[in-house]
Amino acid sequence: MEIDTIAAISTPVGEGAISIVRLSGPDSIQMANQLFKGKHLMEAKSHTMHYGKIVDPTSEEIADEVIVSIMRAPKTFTCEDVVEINCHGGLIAVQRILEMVLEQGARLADPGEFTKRAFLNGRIDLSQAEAVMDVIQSKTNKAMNVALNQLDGKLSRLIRKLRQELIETIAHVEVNIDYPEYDDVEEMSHELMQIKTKYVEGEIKKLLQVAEQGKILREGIKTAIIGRPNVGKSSLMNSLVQEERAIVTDIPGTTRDVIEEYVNVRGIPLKLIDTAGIRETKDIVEKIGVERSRKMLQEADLVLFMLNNNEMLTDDDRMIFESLEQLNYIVIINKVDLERKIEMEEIMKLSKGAIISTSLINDQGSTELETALSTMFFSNELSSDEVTYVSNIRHISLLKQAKASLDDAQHALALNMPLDIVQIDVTRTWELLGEIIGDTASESLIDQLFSQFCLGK
Ligand SMILES: Nc1nc2c(c(=O)[nH]1)N(C=O)[C@@H](CNc1ccc(C(=O)N[C@@H](CCC(=O)O)C(=O)O)cc1)CN2
Ligand SMILES: Nc1nc2c(ncn2[C@@H]2O[C@H](COP(=O)(O)OP(=O)(O)OP(=O)(O)O)[C@@H](O)[C@H]2O)c(=O)[nH]1
Ligand SMILES: [K+]
Ligand SMILES: [Mg+2]
Repeated sequence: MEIDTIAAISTPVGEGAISIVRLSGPDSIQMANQLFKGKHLMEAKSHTMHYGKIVDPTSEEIADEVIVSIMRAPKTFTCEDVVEINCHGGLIAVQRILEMVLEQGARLADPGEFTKRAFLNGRIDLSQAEAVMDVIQSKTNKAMNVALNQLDGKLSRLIRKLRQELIETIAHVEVNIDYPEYDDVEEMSHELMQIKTKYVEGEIKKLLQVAEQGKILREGIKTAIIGRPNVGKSSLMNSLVQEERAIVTDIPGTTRDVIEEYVNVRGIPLKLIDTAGIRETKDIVEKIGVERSRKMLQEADLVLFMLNNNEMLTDDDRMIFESLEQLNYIVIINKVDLERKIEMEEIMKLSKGAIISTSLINDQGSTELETALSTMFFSNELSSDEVTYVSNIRHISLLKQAKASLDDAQHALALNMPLDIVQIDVTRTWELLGEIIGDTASESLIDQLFSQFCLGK
């Protein structure tokens, strides 16, 4: 297959100091050389940078003053010849240079195509390629660490090890089938399969257990702010996101619909959800809002249940306490600047969660709330250095399937089924694990995965 030369703008579109047009493929150096006034690039050593100008070869007009990086195959991002033209930031220069490169015969890269080439040329496997995207999309330091670990091949190494364990048992069974006269091999195979499938299943279970944590790192902890109308839920939302995101008025029932916003509280990613105040109402629109609030309450990873210090507890409040029974929650007593009317003793009895006092109009209590949040999150936290996290939905789904097929294998072993039958499940597990790192992934899957990348990556 003929490999062509691709090009794209690899920096975000907009005003900035520098923008980069990246080329990869066998003709990239020659194409850049056609446009470059400066040192002759064909002779340039690998991994060198050159100052000069990009000049339109027909009009001889100067497009920009640039620095060009030359990186020769195979030790490059794509394992192909790579050229990076560092031009001035802004829209015009970089667009014009890209057009000139395309006129030289380069093809505009598909989204993710540079990374895809790194994968197809064997520099990284599929889970590492996916990690490249995770690095770009990481919103917190923690998520970034997880992605960097995966980029470094941590998950891949573990998956390879597990596949190796499985292949050993498969090999044993093969010997068995080919040389049925060796009875002892048969016995060994049976025992070995039991041991190995159990071991691999245990490892997969561990990965799945921490996967939930990984999902939280990526998507944020779904945190619903719940409470009766007018207690100050939207005020809390605005205080945490530090902008006037939700409408705040002194009219009960102001928030009618669910409002979502991402925030980062001391490194913990929260997906904050402001909801309509929960109360019995005849207003049709508000009623729908209240129903949504109840739904959000059930779906949340964490509930911030807000009460008004200046009012006595109501049956609505007590009902909310009941529905919190199975959930993680923090109780927030707001408006402590006003006279205390709420029954604190009763709250202490009702609440299993932390209780925080705030006065949002005076900016009071947010530090305590942040502390409570981080205590909660880090108390059952696993450090990303020791544990291999899986945060990718595709990987989680494959791990679950792999676990199910190991269950089948063990079931068959328990029933003393013939080993060549058990082997079908073991082989299937081996294939499923292979899909994570791309060893047994189909071409259409690979195309689909890379197409989710951003342009120029
Ligand atoms: N200018 C620039 N900066 C960049 C990138 C880039 O492509 N260009 N990257 C794009 O994501 C990231 C760096 N990632 C990279 C990963 C691998 C290789 C690479 O050349 N690997 C070779 C050689 C390694 C070596 O010299 O030891 C290899 O693994 O064989 C380059 C960049 C972030 N910064
Ligand atoms: N005194 C006092 N007033 C507050 C405090 N926090 C919020 N308020 C006021 O309480 C009123 C209601 O605040 P919101 O944030 O709209 O309350 P909400 O719970 O979102 O109300 P709904 O969306 O209607 O359910 C507004 O007038 C706020 O300014 C506080 O700590 N002390
Ligand atoms: K209100
Ligand atoms: Mg509101």
